[in-house]
Amino acid sequence: MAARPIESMGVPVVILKEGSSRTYGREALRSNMMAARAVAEVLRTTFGPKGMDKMLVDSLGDITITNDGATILDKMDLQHPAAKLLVQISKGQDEEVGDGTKRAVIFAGELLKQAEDLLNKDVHPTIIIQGYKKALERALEKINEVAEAIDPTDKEKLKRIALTSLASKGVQEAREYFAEIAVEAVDTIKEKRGDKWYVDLDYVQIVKKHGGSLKDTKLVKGVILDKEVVHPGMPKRVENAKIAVLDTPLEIEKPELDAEIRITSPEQLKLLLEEKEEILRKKVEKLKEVGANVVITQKGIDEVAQYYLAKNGILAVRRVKRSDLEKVARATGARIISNIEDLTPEDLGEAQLVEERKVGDDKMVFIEGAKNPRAVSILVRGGFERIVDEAERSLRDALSAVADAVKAGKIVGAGGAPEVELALDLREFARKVGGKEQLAVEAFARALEGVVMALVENAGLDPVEKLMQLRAKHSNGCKHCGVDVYTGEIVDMVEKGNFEAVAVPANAIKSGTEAATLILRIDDIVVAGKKEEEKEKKP
Ligand SMILES: Nc1ncnc2c1ncn2[C@@H]1O[C@H](COP(=O)(O)OP(=O)(O)O)[C@@H](O)[C@H]1O
Ligand SMILES: [Mg+2]
Repeated sequence: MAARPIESMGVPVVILKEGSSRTYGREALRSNMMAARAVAEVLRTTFGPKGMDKMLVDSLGDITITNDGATILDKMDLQHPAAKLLVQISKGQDEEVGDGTKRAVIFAGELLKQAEDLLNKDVHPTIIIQGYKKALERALEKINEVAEAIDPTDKEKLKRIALTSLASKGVQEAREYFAEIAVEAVDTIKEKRGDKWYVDLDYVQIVKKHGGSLKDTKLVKGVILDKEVVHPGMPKRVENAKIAVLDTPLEIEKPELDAEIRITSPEQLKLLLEEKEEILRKKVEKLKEVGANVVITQKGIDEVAQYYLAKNGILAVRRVKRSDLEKVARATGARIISNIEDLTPEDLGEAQLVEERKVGDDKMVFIEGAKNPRAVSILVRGGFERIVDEAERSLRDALSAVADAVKAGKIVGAGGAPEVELALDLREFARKVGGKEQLAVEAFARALEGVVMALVENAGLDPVEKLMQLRAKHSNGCKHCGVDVYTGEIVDMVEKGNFEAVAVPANAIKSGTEAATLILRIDDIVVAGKKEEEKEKKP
């Protein structure tokens, strides 16, 4: 629609540039709602353990096969502003809880579908927004109430959570094994502060190398550096390693300015070279003196220094990424040193073993059996690159799910259990709300059930029948009853061991509602016209 001039006493006033477009009111709202629902529709068939995967081909022909919600939306490169909004919501969910991205988007889609019906019944968007907000508040209270506490150190329970997260992923043959790795990784890096547990997943490093099979994936209690030992004369394996971690080079830095040194005789050149050698020799001497047998630096090591290090039996790795350097420091208890003269034995890190190993066609340095392994690494292997990529995404979801459970110490059942329980409660709550907002609260309850129906549909079961059965069970007090998508039965999911951290559904419900209300609030879309140069660039 073209920019609509506003008339003032017969004189049209144009406030937008030529080429801009504007859509108002209900038309704008409907356009946004349609786009957002279309996005949710895309993810719907991939939802749950029986969901399908998507194959995405980018403009260069690169293929990604994935079941990960955030990845699908990211690769689809959507155009519509409201669709992009949903993509952002899914990213937010991914960053905050790491799992449940599809659930958040599908729920937003369901809320908008319900809102459409209400709009048709002449309920104003503001009333719908208010109703949804009240429902959300109530739902979040309720979900925390129904959640069961678990012991964050109970590895068996944590493994169940990892398995639930991995249920929908394309790594089924290695599912048990991946679940164990995720639990062990989180268990190793978790920290207790006061009476609360903290997990910082930045300290789980994931290194990918294709080749081998998924079962060759390995957890290392320490760090893996995707680098080689710098000099062939150095040892490839050092036990009881004492590690110096440096962010300074072992080379003579070139002068910053255009300084000039005039050399007039061969003796002078020899002197200069000898001096350089002497400086480097002294640095290596110092490293040796404090007892270092491994050197890891963020910067370079020149040939002379390499030679001296090798001569002293020191294993060295150069040009390590800053983030990896910090992981080495954290895992081995080392202090990062900027000035070798200041180095003391206390600054060195410790590990049982530092070793260069061949992985596929490459060499990597493994730092294992660290003193205080507060950082871990996972080396992901698999037949080919696409499998390794999807394995990484699956592992990240599982790690997040386990971390969420450790942090909050609370779980709910899988298979739609919390959604149905909340819907039941909200219907009762709606009556207290009254007025037209009551309709919105009821709509919220239906939207929650809509998510469950997607899960059931994908399993090839009858959604209406299953929903009726679920409602009946929950009315009779089975708070954690959900659909087992493998058998089609309705069972107590917590009892059966199919559960997830409460943060996953809770946050999905929260971000889904935020997305839907954000879209409902928009009644005007103004799209700026393309700049002249951009227009010309287009063929
Ligand atoms: N064994 C199971 N039976 C039924 N539902 C399950 C089972 N395991 C996981 N789920 C459900 O699958 C859904 C998550 O599916 P998933 O494809 O991972 O989407 P998301 O991106 O939202 O995490 C959740 O609703 C969860 O309860
Ligand atoms: Mg998931």
